[in-house]
Amino acid sequence: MLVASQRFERVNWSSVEWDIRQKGYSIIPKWLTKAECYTLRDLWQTPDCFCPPIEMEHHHFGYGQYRYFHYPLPEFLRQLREKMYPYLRDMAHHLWDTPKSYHYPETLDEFLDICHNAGQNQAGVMMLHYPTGGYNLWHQDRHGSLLFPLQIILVLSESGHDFEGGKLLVQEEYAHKPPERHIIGGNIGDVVVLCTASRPKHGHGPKKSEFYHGVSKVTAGERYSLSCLFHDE
Ligand SMILES: O=C(O)CCC(=O)C(=O)O
Ligand SMILES: [Fe+2]
Repeated sequence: MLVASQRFERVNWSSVEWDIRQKGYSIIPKWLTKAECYTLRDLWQTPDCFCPPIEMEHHHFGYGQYRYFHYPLPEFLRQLREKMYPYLRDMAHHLWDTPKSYHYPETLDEFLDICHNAGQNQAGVMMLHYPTGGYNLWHQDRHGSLLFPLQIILVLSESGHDFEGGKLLVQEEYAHKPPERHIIGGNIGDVVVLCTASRPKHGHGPKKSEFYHGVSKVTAGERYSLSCLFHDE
């Protein structure tokens, strides 16, 4: 499995940026083939790739299991993360209107070096498995002080075939307003790009909202997903 550059060139990045500006997330539909998703999903059976599993229930995060990959990442994921980064970096600078002096470095490796020097050494890439009844409570994937403001989620199971329910959800919180919730959903092969912790707001009112995501209960079957952060934790 290779992550050819054409795959990135085919994406309409300005429309992804537009979506994120409008609602905090964007879906790149069917970016991976089903076969690729099942190949990635099967990594779950290779415990050597992962750090010890985390039972979400034990931490009151939901119900299901997630496993951080350790370095070196499987080659496909290494390339995916490295090649996706420059697109998201440009987008982050536009969306958050970042002055040049605060720009993220040009390459992912440079940014990860900064994370590692700050003691954030855990690869920010994990796989999640929700059995029937599994769910993921509202959260933000920020555990250290350094964070990259956009993350991606790859849906690796087919809705309506492998599982029912299990919808990716987002919630935004503004000062003095009730939270707003949206159902993203997402199906096998889709890549969801979303704000990691805050969504930039333009125009009048607050300049940003707090942004959370979660997954509704899997009502039948099982669902796998892959979470790719661009900071290490
Ligand atoms: O399973 C999902 O779709 C979302 C999992 C998650 O929380 C993440 O990818 O950060
Ligand atoms: Fe998450």
